[in-house]
Amino acid sequence: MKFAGINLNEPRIMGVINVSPESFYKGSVRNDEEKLIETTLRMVEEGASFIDIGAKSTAPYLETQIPLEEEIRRAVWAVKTIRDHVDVPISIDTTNAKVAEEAIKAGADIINDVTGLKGDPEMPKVAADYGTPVVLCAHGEVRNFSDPVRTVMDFLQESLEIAEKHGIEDVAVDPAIGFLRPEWPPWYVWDSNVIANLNLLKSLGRPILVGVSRKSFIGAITGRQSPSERLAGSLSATAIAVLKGADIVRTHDVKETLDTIKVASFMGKFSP
Ligand SMILES: Nc1nc2c(c(=O)[nH]1)N=C(COP(=O)(O)OP(=O)(O)O)CN2
Ligand SMILES: Nc1ccc(C(=O)O)cc1
Repeated sequence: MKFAGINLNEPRIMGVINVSPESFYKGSVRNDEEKLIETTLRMVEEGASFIDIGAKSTAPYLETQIPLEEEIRRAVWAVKTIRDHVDVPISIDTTNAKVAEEAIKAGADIINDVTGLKGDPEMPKVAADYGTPVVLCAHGEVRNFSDPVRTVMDFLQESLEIAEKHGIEDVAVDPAIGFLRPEWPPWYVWDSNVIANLNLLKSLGRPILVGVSRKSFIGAITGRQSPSERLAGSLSATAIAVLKGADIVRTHDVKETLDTIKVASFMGKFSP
């Protein structure tokens, strides 16, 4: 299986860089040209197969509204700044079709849409027009007491149908860890349940991308208030996600995550 030209015969890493000061993990933010290039080069050297650029936080528990022009400015600046320094595919983490289009024109290769093509009605058209691969996150209205993995699969199936209708074939599916928050079960139970049953997503027949890095469910389980203290917990969740079939792991910590996925996938060969 491949995604955006990258062979997924072993689990791969997507390194995250945010050019959005409001992002939940301040250690992920770069807003100076030299540091942005340095971090990109380091992530690729450490083993990232993709670089994901975020120009606006999507954290559901933060105040993240910024003007569209500002998101476009940040996204275009970041993509242009790093494009000629690395060969790996660059994805743009946005829910807005205009941002996606401008980032693609600046050199981005993948649209990472946390609304799974359901947020901006123009997004499927942009992806189709430019022939851009898309990361589809599970997105929708979550009902209380619903089954986490079944709900994620239903949401993803809807996104796959939108993609198919528009002739978008190169897609990866993502269970949207941290985004789906019913009143019950609590989100950290939801997220843990989804990761523990990630293997069920295999039936969708698409590469599975997962982002657990330093997220609040790790904070809730470990009692680590600050995202800066959540690396060990994130690596533990990463190992389980890989054992359960994750093909791409989206992370702020490339080096540590690479060792984690190597060990988890090596051991996975010996279990049914
Ligand atoms: N496909 C995908 N995209 C994502 C995911 C994720 O799990 N999957 N998590 C995010 C949260 O991490 P980030 O560091 O970008 O946080 P921010 O939204 O506060 O910038 C943002 N984007
Ligand atoms: N964009 C997101 C950022 C952070 C989290 C989380 O901490 O759960 C979820 C989504």
